Amino acid sequence: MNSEQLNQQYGIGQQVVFSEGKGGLPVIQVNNEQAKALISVYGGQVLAFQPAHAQQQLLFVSQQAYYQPGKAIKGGVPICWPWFGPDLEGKGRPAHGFMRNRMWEVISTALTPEGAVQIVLGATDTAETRAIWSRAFALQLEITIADTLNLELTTRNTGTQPCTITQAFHPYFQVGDIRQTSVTGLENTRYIDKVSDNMEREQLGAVTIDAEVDRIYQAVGSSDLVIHDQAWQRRIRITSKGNRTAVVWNPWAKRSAAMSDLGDEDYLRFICVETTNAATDRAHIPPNSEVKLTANYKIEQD
Ligand SMILES: O=P(O)(O)OC[C@H]1O[C@@H](O)[C@H](O)[C@@H](O)[C@@H]1O
Repeated sequence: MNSEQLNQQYGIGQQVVFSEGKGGLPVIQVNNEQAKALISVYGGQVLAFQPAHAQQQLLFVSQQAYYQPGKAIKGGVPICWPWFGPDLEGKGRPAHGFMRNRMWEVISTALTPEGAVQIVLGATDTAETRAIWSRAFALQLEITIADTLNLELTTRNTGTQPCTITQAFHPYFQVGDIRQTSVTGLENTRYIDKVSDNMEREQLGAVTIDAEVDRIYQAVGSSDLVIHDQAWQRRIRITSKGNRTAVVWNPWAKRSAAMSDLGDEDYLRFICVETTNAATDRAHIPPNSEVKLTANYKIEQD
């Protein structure tokens, strides 16, 4: 369906409008009293979210991002699925799975009685996906745009064999200055340090960033993770369900400069704090069963 047909079938007045975005890829613009958002149907990726009370956008998107079939859009909230990180089977498949690199289907759009906008995108296995990953699945992403941004990713195993996945919401949170940013809620948890040969370490105090950081925090408890963005005098509160791990990533200067879809100075302007099933935190799904991964993002202005 092109964006005009999508709009006819799923548009809701001025509040939910489908149009052609960059690279001709369909996007959904949400605009109501509670918030504004932009969602790419390609990748099932929220690209922008700003509640009415907030002075700044929640998410970072690179000016140099690709908007091309087969490539991931650098920024917003990419969906890593059905694996997180590199292809562990060494088959040359894309890092972070194949769902951030393809078109999703629009399943439904609705206004809730509380005035929120709810959009459901989905995907099922095809000959093309089975050539990459042999499993039968039905995937649904429910995006709720209100005063907060809520994401719920449901994976249903529609095959006859059990299957195992790793997955993530990989948000690029915009910050005023990474050098004045810290993350709390991970104190005293152990993490795999991907920039130090996967050594295991313990987090002492808040996470601060003054070099490349790439860590998988394990046995993450039920407490919220909070990004303290001092430069913009705000906090981003992350509440999640369905995960036992969380990833903190910032590429810092050298890696930022080496990435063709990221500006040299961009590492100063974002932090990824990811809700994950990563490393040994895997989701096992029996046939005809499902698992859910949920994250809620709230901006608290000082
Ligand atoms: O594929 P993207 O969006 O550039 O993100 C890459 C990064 O994603 C993070 O989730 C990983 O922990 C990093 O190891 C990786 O480098």
